[in-house]
Amino acid sequence: MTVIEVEDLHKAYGHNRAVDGVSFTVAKGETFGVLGHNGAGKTTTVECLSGLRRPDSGTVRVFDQDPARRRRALAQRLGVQLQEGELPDRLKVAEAMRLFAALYDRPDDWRAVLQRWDLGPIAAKAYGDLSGGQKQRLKLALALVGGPELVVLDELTTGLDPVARRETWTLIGDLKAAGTTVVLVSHYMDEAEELCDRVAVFRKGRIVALGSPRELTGRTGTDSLENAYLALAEEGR
Ligand SMILES: Nc1ncnc2c1ncn2[C@@H]1O[C@H](COP(=O)(O)OP(=O)(O)OP(=O)(O)O)[C@@H](O)[C@H]1O
Repeated sequence: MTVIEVEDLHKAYGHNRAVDGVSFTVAKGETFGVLGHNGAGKTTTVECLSGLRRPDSGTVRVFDQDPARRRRALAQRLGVQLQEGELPDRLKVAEAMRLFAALYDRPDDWRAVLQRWDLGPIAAKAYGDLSGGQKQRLKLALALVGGPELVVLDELTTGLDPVARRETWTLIGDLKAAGTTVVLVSHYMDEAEELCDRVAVFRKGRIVALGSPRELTGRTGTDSLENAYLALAEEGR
C-alpha cells in the first residue's frame, strides 16, 4: 500500500525555487530518508507532506488525501517532529505530553511514552530548563504520543549525544517493527544507512538519486552511504 505520493511538486519563496519538480512514493511500513545539503528543499517538501505548506503546483497525497485540504483529519494519523517547533518555556514536560495526547482521538498512554523516551525523571521540569538533547527527545515523544501510522522526523538526532542517538535508533527500529511508516530528514549518513529502506538525495530542489542505501553505494562504487552521498554531490558540481 502507498502511504505517500508526491508528483512533480513545486514550491517557491519569491524567486527562490525551493522545491523544483520532486516526485516520489513511500510505501506503508517503509522508512524513507530525505537527504541533501542545507537549503536543498528537504524541510519544504516534508512541510508540504504534513499540510503545513501549500504547494505551488504538483500533487501531494498522504493516505490518499490532500494534506493541505485535509490537515485536521490527517493529523490524527500523522506525527510530526519539526526542526523548529518551540514550546512555551514554562510548560512542564508532563503537561506537554498530556496536552498533545488530548489532541488525538486514540492516543497512546502518554505516561508510557514518557517512560519509553526516558523523560520520566524530568517530567516535572519546565521546557525552558531542559538541555538541547532533552528538548529533542521531548519533541520526538510528542510526535509519537498520538500513536501515528506515519511519522515525519526532521533532524531526528540533531543535538543528541552518541548514547542517546543509538537509543533513538533502537526506538525507531521498534516503530518500524510495529509497521509505522517513517519519513526521516537527516544530515547523518550513518543514521540513514542504518535506518532507511530507501533514501532520496535532494539537490537544489530536485531529487538527484533515489534508492536503497545499498543501491546508491553500488551505483557509485563506494563502500558506505556517506561516500556514495559525497560522490553524488561531486557529480553535481
Ligand atoms: N519560510 C521561508 N521563506 C523564504 N525562504 C525559505 C523559507 N523556508 C525555506 N526557504 C528557502 O528555501 C530553500 C529550501 O529550504 P529548506 O528549509 O526546504 O531546505 P533544507 O534542505 O531543509 O535545508 P536545511 O538542511 O538547512 O534544513 C532555501 O534556500 C531556504 O533559504
